Amino acid sequence: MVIRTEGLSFSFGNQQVVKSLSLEVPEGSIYGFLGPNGAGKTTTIKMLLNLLRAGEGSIQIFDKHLENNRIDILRQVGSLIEQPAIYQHLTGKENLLNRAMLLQVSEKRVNDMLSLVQLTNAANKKAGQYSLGMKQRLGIALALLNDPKLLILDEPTNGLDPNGIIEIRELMMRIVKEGKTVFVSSHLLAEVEKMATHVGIINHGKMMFQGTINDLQNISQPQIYIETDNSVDAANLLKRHNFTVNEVESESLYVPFESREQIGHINSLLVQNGLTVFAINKQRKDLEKLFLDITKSN
Ligand SMILES: Nc1ncnc2c1ncn2[C@@H]1O[C@H](COP(=O)(O)OP(=O)(O)OP(=O)(O)O)[C@@H](O)[C@H]1O
Repeated sequence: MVIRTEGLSFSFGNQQVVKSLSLEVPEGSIYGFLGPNGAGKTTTIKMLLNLLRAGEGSIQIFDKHLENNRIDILRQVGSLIEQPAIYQHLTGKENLLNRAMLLQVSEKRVNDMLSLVQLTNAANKKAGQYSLGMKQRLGIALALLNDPKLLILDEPTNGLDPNGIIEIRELMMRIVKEGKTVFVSSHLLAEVEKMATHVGIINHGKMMFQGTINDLQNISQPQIYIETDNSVDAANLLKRHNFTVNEVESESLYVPFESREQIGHINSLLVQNGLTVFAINKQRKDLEKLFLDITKSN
């Protein structure tokens, strides 16, 4: 595991905002760290970067304890929290060259990073004139300069327009292809679903789900959505024929999906019994709904 925490907790005064968190971030993953505003994501990230000292529990990064190997570990971690530290009056490239000098990194690496974040054409433009998305990408380029094995990004798509979001998503995928691991926080489920390989969902500082993106989608069994002119009659009819009916609403009902044939069977059954079927189709709960379900149940 690139990151492993056990029993990680943190309190601001007497408000416990991170509660016994066990993170497991595999090498080469894009780990989406999801949770609503105030769930404790930034606090957790600050502990991972040693910007806040963990109240309780342990943090291992690259299989070493952070407490005893801070410098060694953090040298191999790039991060972007909140606003990137950019000099507005310098060009994008000058910002990178400045940092490169401090890190003793070559100009070639600066050019490579400009190309990776697709800022080569805007390299000589003042960073103050960059769009929000370009600034974020410059921030990511700065974080990648010293070739870290792990990149930690706190809500990098916050405030970006759809194009900016797509650019950041594609950038993360390119970064992972270079053999790095990306840990990225977000409150946008639909967004994380498109790029993450692994997901951890927290609410009120507690881990509610952790696994692969497929594990998460498998939790949500597909259902058959049925819209008829009388959902109560339809539900009763289906129950009499040994179907499980999950939810009955005024105009629709849901049955757990088993096969395509089952959809055909239900359709004929309803029609043969005088009901009008307006719609019948297989539906997978989207991540947004699933997330709400998990959040509500805890
Ligand atoms: N410096 C602080 N002092 C006191 N309470 C704080 C401080 N920073 C954060 N908190 C509280 O800790 C809780 C967790 O905040 P945190 O910023 O970690 O959440 P988050 O999941 O990152 O949310 P967001 O997406 O809004 O940034 C919140 O209730 C917040 O009000």
